[in-house]
Amino acid sequence: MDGLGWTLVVPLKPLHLAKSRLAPVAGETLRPSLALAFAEDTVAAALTCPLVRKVLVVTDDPLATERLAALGASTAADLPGRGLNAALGHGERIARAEDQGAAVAALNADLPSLRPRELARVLAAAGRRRRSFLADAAGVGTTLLAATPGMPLDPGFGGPSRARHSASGATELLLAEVESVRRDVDTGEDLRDALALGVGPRTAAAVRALTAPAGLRASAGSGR
Ligand SMILES: Nc1nc2c(ncn2[C@@H]2O[C@H](COP(=O)(O)OP(=O)(O)OP(=O)(O)O)[C@@H](O)[C@H]2O)c(=O)[nH]1
Ligand SMILES: C=C(OP(=O)(O)O)C(=O)O
Repeated sequence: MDGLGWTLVVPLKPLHLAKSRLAPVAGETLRPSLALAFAEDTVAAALTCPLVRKVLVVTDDPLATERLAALGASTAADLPGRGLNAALGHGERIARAEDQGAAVAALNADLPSLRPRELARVLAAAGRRRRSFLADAAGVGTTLLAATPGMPLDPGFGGPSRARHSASGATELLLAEVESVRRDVDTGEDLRDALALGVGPRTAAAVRALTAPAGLRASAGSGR
């Protein structure tokens, strides 16, 4: 099933609420722009992956909707107050209403280091399983959950979702050289790790605008 064209469902909280754990690094003013930059770099990289047919962002944020649509993503309004897994289920239903045979994967919006070639490696492996997932860099959560045509996504994101997805019968994808797909950014330490890996241009610019830790600014050159 290497030839599958995937629809990626990318969930994104309203920016004023997103990435709350980055408040100590970014402050309340710059945190929303950092969250938007992560989402833009994630979506831009995903859209250039040859195995991706479509990126559908589920969000209620007007600025993110405008900016991500301008990059070439499709967008859908969230189900307000229902949370992350409901948003993913909503995106999955939209994708499959448009194309019953769609292969659908949920991808977090906080992967500023994402490299299209590494995403292609993950999606190619996911195409050989019915339902599968990739653990995050910490080995606790999940950055990507994939379901081939006819398989329900059945998302169980949030906190220790690696164990939850495994218990639900999804196959864990154990792959080398896919660090950029696993490198989600929740904390200042995660951001340092992402910068060391290389981030997309919007995240690099947003980090340079931070007035806080000089160590972060110094390593915020773009380049993945
Ligand atoms: N559409 C939508 N996306 C969500 C929702 N909750 C979380 N997300 C997104 O799901 C992904 C993982 O979410 P988290 O890391 O838990 O949340 P976050 O806002 O990124 O970070 P924290 O505020 O620090 O928890 C991110 O892309 C979020 O924007 C929701 O209720 N609706
Ligand atoms: C929602 C998740 O991510 P985070 O670690 O960003 O909360 C998850 O891994 O299931």
